Amino acid sequence: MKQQTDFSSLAKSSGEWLRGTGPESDIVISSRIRLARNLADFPFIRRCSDEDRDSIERTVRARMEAMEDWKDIRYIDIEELSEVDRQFLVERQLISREIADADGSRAVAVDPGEQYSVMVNEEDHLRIQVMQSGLDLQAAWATIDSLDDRLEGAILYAFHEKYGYLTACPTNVGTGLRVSVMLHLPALVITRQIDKVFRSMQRINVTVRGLYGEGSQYSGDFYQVSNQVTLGHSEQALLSLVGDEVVPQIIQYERKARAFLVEQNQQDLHDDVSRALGILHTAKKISSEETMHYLSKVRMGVNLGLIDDVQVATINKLFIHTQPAHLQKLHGRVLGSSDRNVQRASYLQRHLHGELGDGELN
Ligand SMILES: Nc1ncnc2c1ncn2[C@@H]1O[C@H](COP(=O)(O)OP(=O)(O)OP(=O)(O)O)[C@@H](O)[C@H]1O
Repeated sequence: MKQQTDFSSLAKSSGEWLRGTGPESDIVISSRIRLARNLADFPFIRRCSDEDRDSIERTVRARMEAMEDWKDIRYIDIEELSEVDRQFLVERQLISREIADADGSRAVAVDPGEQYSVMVNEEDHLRIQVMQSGLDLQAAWATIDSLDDRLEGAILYAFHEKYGYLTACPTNVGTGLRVSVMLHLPALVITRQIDKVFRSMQRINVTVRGLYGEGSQYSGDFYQVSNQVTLGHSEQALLSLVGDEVVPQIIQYERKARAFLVEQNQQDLHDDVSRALGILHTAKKISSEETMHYLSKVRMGVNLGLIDDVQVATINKLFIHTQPAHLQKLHGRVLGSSDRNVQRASYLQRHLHGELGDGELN
């Protein structure tokens, strides 16, 4: 069995994307930009031999480590990690499910604030991502653009004069850019308007995905919206499509739905969020799905001023620390599902108790 890796400095925090600050942070959890890049001297991943993958990984690592400002970056060999550790990095959105489950040489470089990570040997040789709390795509763009320039100074990218950056999947050719914004939309779910809103998105080339990206379930009322294609569009056009057109409109719909719920049903709503907090505060066993469901209600209750004394940052932290791998890392040992449900309930109680004291639901 593989040894557990020491991620204690990460396990105690929530990372940049769950900081709970930044513009529109009552609805927008985080902004993310990712760039797909490939090394000019190697075939795309699907055509790579094991030796090619090893060689890409070694080359990238050596070039990164030689970079001036790379000192604080943690370079993690994913192949060496236990299953719990890989799942832990997936839960923190630092690596994808695909790279966690893949075979062969693969790695991720992460900065201490977890604002950016660079996956090596995912679908493309490099997947660079930057996260920013709240709706702030321009800040995320400034960071990733500078990081990309620095990497391009050290690594020869596959680039075509006419088509732009060459990528494994044709939908990424051009800028290699995906702009995605993670939204918390409980009121649109409660008022059953969410499907209608998202159907209208499909007509304008915007994709809607669940909390863990492509193929993942919608969970805890979290949805991420992102651009579907990039070829033929500039970086600024894509940032503007998602950040200036689509997301502000969804925010407006969610705000209207929240206002409607408060106006029409204040008592029912107050009852619903207070019960959710009550369950989280007192349950003796609880699954992660139930936890997400109730935390989502509490998060909305806090943002609507129906619950005092709980900080959004605490709720964000609970969202991530109650995920299966986080619970196991915080515990320092592997736990089965039933044990996790007990430990999760106890973790929630300790942390909400710290915030609330006894019986301070208002
Ligand atoms: N704004 C965001 N904040 C936090 N995490 C995000 C955000 N947007 C996307 N993610 C996470 O990043 C991971 C990767 O996202 P996703 O699978 O949608 O696509 P991708 O890796 O960018 O691209 P592709 O589908 O082209 O391979 C997922 O776990 C997803 O939840």
